[in-house]
Amino acid sequence: MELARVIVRPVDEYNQKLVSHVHPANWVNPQPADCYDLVVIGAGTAGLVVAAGAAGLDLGLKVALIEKHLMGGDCLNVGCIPSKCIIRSARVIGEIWDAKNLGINIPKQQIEIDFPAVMERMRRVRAGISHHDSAERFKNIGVDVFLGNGRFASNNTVEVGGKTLRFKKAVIATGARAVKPSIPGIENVGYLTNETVFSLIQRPDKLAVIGGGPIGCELAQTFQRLGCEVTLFHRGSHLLNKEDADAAEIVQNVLIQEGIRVVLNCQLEEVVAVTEGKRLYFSTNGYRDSVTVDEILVGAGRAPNVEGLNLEGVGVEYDTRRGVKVNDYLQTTNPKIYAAGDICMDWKFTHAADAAARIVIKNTLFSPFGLGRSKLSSLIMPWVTYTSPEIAHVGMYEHEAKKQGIDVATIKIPFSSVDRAIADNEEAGFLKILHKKGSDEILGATIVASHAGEMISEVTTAIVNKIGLSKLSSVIHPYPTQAEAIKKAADAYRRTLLTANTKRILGFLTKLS
Ligand SMILES: Cc1cc2nc3c(=O)[nH]c(=O)nc-3n(C[C@H](O)[C@H](O)[C@H](O)COP(=O)(O)OP(=O)(O)OC[C@H]3O[C@@H](n4cnc5c(N)ncnc54)[C@H](O)[C@@H]3O)c2cc1C
Ligand SMILES: NC(=O)c1ccc[n+]([C@@H]2O[C@H](COP(=O)([O-])OP(=O)(O)OC[C@H]3O[C@@H](n4cnc5c(N)ncnc54)[C@H](O)[C@@H]3O)[C@@H](O)[C@H]2O)c1
Repeated sequence: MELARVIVRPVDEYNQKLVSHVHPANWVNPQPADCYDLVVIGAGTAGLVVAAGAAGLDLGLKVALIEKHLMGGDCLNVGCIPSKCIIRSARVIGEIWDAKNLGINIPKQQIEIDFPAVMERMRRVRAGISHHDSAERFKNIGVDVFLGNGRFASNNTVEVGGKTLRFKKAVIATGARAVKPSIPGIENVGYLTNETVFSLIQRPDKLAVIGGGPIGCELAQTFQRLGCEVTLFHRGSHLLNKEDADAAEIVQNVLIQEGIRVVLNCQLEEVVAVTEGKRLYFSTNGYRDSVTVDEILVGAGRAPNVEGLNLEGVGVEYDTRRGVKVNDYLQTTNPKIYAAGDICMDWKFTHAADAAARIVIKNTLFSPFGLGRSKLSSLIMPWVTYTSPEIAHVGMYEHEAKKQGIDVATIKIPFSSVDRAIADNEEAGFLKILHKKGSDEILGATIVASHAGEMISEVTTAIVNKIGLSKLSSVIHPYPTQAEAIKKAADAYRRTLLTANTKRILGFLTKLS
């Protein structure tokens, strides 16, 4: 059977290199083995990690990996990597805008933004790392790679490209896609999603972004900095409403200060084509208005790719909004079929898909009779929203701890009290650490800082290894660094231990010394 050709636009040398790695036009699907230990459907992060992890052990396991579009999935092709590349360029603009405060004056009109070059760099970087996820590399690891649409044919077989693969266990790792907005007229007028926005070669002068979650905020700020006039529409009363409210407020204020028109509590009523472009009619807080733009970018949540897999036929229960139903061991309602990544998890992150894939390897291959299985609920999950400043979070929020009946206390260190942040002119953020009341056990943390994502792993390591605030306060942090905020929080905890009694004892010791 002929392979469906995949084209990534623009068709330049970089995108051709990308496609030659992750969906090579001349790929010939192998002859299937008699029976696979694992058949994995979907070669995004979750599928790649399951397949490479199982085959790479060199135990002679037979593993098949099926991908219908681009290996590497969202992360490599239309998610983390392209977004972080253009965020890097946009950060430079943010720095230049801020330079006056540091004694360097570059007038805005003298900044020349070469949008096509920004996008070309992104395509070059993406193509440059795409060999990690290539069909050839996976074949060399010992994985049978099948390009084509995977579909369950029976309780122990999957069909792809006219071939039938028999399996002992199967893994659904088909990911998610952008939710289609139900706004009258928008389908006729057309819009961009994360699947198409990274193919732009010309900058839209005016851009509407729908959705104020991580995708909407990261990309609204990026495009505004790259010279677009951005209007950001959000249903909620503040942006990034899944994050700590104080953290989200800081980012929201920065976006507004940088010139983005943020429309909150909004209801988008209709989109129509006009000679000047695309007009969005909306209502917010009791009044109606409209905005005319060149392009619309939708980042309004994700829909799991559950369609066309014949899940009903193999007894795998799912929900079109939340995805495939799994238990804590990532097992679906068919005990031989597991799932990992965006298809079944609330944590829609690459590192979460990776961690889930490792659980699936353990539970499908190394837990005879269900012994020693790993649980999704045992993971401590950090995440980062890569706005400027970044918001990084790990563990519990206060409201979650309260819901579980845990008595908590919070220590907040503003970066205006951290010397390095002051020197860097980056005083706007904070570190919040949540710990058990009366104990130094850390339950969660939120950091708002320019490189919060680089800082959160220290707290994650502490939580995972049960290192309490007392021990953290004895860890020497180089001066001056922004990560000193963590030591300051630990020291602040230690000071709470100084009761009148301990002070009396300490005073007595000084007299004896
Ligand atoms: C714009 C954007 C930015 C992001 N930034 C970050 C970030 O900075 N950090 C972070 O951690 N996460 C980020 N994410 C989220 C991250 O990309 C996802 O969580 C991650 O890619 C999920 O991996 P996955 O393997 O579950 O799914 P996917 O990457 O979606 O892979 C699923 C694969 O399955 C294939 N497939 C589907 N159906 C079939 C079928 N029937 N047969 C064969 N193949 C099939 C698809 O083609 C796809 O390749 C971002 C996402 C977006 C959209
Ligand atoms: N840095 C990262 O790790 C990163 C970056 C981007 C995406 N992601 C992952 O991708 C997932 C999806 O991101 P997302 O931002 O699309 O989803 P999201 O669900 O987190 O946010 C979308 C927001 O859009 C709003 N919305 C929906 N429809 C709307 C409408 N018609 N008008 C106005 N507002 C509307 C919703 O209320 C919601 O708050 C995230 O949950 C995250 O896990 C991660």
